[in-house]
Amino acid sequence: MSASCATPAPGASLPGSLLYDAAALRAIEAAALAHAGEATALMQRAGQAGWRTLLSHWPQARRIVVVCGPGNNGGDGYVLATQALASGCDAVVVRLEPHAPRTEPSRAMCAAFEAASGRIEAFGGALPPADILVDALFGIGLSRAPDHATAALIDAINAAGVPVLALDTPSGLSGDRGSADGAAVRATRTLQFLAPQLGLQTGDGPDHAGALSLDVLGVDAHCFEAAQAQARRIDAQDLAHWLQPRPRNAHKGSHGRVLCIGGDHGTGGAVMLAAGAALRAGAGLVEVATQGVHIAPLLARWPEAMVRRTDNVSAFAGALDAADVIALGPGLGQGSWGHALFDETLDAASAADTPLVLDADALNLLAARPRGLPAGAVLTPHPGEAARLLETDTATVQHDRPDAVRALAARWNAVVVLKGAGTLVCAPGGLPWLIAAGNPGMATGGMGDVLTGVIAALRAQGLDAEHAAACGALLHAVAGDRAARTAGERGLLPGDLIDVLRACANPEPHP
Ligand SMILES: NC(=O)C1=CN([C@@H]2O[C@H](COP(=O)(O)OP(=O)(O)OC[C@H]3O[C@@H](n4cnc5c(N)ncnc54)[C@H](OP(=O)(O)O)[C@@H]3O)[C@@H](O)[C@H]2O)[C@@H](O)CC1
Ligand SMILES: Nc1ncnc2c1ncn2[C@@H]1O[C@H](COP(=O)(O)OP(=O)(O)O)[C@@H](O)[C@H]1O
Ligand SMILES: [K+]
Repeated sequence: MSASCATPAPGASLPGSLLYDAAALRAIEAAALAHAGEATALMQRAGQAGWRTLLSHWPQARRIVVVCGPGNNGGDGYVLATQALASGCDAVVVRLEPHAPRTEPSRAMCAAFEAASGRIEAFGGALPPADILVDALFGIGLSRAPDHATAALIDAINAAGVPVLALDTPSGLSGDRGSADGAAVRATRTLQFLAPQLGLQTGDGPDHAGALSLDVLGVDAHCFEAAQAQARRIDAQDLAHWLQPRPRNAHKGSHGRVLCIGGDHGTGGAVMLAAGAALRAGAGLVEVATQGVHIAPLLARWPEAMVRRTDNVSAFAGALDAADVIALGPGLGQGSWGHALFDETLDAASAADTPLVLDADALNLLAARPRGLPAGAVLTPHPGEAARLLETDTATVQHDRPDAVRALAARWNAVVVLKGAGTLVCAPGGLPWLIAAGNPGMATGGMGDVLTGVIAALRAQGLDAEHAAACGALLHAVAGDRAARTAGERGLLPGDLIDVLRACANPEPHP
């Protein structure tokens, strides 16, 4: 295997930007306060930033209802409401009886709002008429699931049928984990303060946060040094970091040989999709080991592939030896054929240290019969497969996706791609990558097989396991977005992704 994609040298600058959790935001806040004074000053800036965001996205709004909670998130809301009054808008604060301000700065901001003749209404089951709602109920201080009365208020916000601007966090959602333990606001837009939160971009986060804005509240850059990042976010712009133009004198041997293994009776399409994706993502040679019955249709679709029948496991030993990367799992099944291929392939890859990409039933077989993996293996579980690999249930995985991906990487000593909205990629002990691309049109059978082929192809082209997985998950998601742009998300097929992979795999180099 020789390099045709770029693995960054150790210490080289990485693409993307950092994402944080509540503890990190508290550390940034503490550094900012130590440096530049009062909590009320930051709160003023937060509320003013909220007002500017509201004006720039909803300039016609006149009736503004701000739902304030008991902490400093509520304080931001009082500042915004005061600004709205000063601009001649009709601004009302709504709150639950027990949610009178409890912190010093939020009490001060509430008093300023009342001094400006601001009106505060107790929530009695219905919200006043509004052009826009501002959610200033809870931010990073959310400490438990909302109780019955709070859930009724959140439900009223979600049912109002007007845009919702959330301040810092959509109330009820964990900005750390990307899940909610009970009722949670579904915002049209969320204005984050100081630094972006990981939980707004994975799992249930995007559905609750809506569009994202950020205001750093004028805090000095050095204050961010105190904060520990939770993930590195990459989007379509970052593909060029890895997918650089090929050397002019490249030859097919420069781009590696991928062996795709899978396709038991009834699931031959899966390995066909993986092979097609590997070809379109730039592998030099793609070989497929599958059931004999699938060979003719596979060659009709992909004459560029080399194909071996695997009715007899020893028949493909030569292909195992020749492969630079082995993708095992698409359509493999868990019958005797799949079992035999799984054992044979893992033995051969372990003996020769061949890079592996394991997906689908290869992951289920691994979970059922745990064994060590050769160094640099990549696992691509969806949340259900991830649950089996962690001996837990899918809800537990989705409750804390960042924790799950870190635990999987540590448990299997492998690079793990935890698929789904806000896909996370993590190497053992590493900082997870957050893939900021992809769409729900991709929730269609066979999409994961395409991802397997893409990652195997990038690995074959010289990226190390972590970077092949991160870049591969990004390329796959960007292709999903590009394919969805032509005719929408519903009805998107894995083949549509393969059709646009080439266009996405050759990004314009950064100037
Ligand atoms: N970081 C910064 O630099 C800046 C931060 N700023 C703002 O401050 C926000 C953080 O403020 P915060 O710490 O006061 O927490 P916040 O989110 O208002 O909630 C805590 C209150 O809610 C309560 N409570 C919690 N869960 C509850 C539940 N389920 N049901 C009912 N009650 C519940 C909790 O009660 P307790 O748990 O103590 O009983 C407590 O009273 C941050 O998100 C940002 O908007 C900006 O002003 C400036 C810059
Ligand atoms: N809501 C979503 N948003 C973004 N990407 C998604 C979403 N749903 C699914 N995907 C992506 O589509 C692919 C589905 O893979 P998988 O669940 O393994 O499907 P299959 O097993 O049917 O091939 C994954 O790459 C996943 O990240
Ligand atoms: K909020």
